[in-house]
Amino acid sequence: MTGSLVEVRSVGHANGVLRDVSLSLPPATLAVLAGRSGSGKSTLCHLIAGVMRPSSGEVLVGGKPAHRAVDWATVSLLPQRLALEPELSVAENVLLPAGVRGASTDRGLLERLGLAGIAARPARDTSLGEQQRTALARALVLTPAVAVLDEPTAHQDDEHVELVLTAVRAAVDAGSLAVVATHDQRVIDIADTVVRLSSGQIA
Ligand SMILES: Nc1ncnc2c1ncn2[C@@H]1O[C@H](COP(=O)(O)OP(=O)(O)OP(=O)(O)O)[C@@H](O)[C@H]1O
Repeated sequence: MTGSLVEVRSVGHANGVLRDVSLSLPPATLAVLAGRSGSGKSTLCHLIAGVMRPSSGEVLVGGKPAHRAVDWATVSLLPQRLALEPELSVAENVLLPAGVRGASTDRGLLERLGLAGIAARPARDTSLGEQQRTALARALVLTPAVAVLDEPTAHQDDEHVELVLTAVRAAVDAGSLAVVATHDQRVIDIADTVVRLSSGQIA
């Protein structure tokens, strides 16, 4: 499809975890991957983020295989298990992708995600919700072409869900394609497009 940024073409994975999944997503879009637990959302996230390769079919980002897009300015990932560096501070974790690239960064992101007051604290000494917002800020800090966000509201209370949704919408307004796996209706309600997965297939 013309203008698409992410192309998933006839993808199958791990003996039926995903089966013949095809979709096409344009830039500057908030795309939700919805579906029950075990429907394949995280697996599809990992394939789009390029941390796994599909068993069959192909996943393209900007016309190139997703697993070749190693730069977090192209594709970033908020994994379900967060994968922070526990000894580094909140701010250092957020700035990791920027430090590697030497790019300019958006420090206001810490403020907007309610992390400014704990910016200097080691990530290991923060709450699970704070750690998740830290990993979200790390995924958004370079305003990537594609931000893959796996359950970004899973550990947030209502007030912090609002901060998360505002940050994701701001990234989309700045041009990012946000691919968000969730079963949180509050996220589904603000999506531009919703892809429903059921037993590894598009429903
Ligand atoms: N490599 C694998 N080999 C076999 N089965 C797998 C593999 N990876 C995941 N699965 C299974 O595939 C299904 C989909 O897993 P996935 O983590 O993608 O689901 P999900 O929709 O993200 O679920 P949740 O909402 O609980 O995170 C699950 O039943 C899981 O146990």
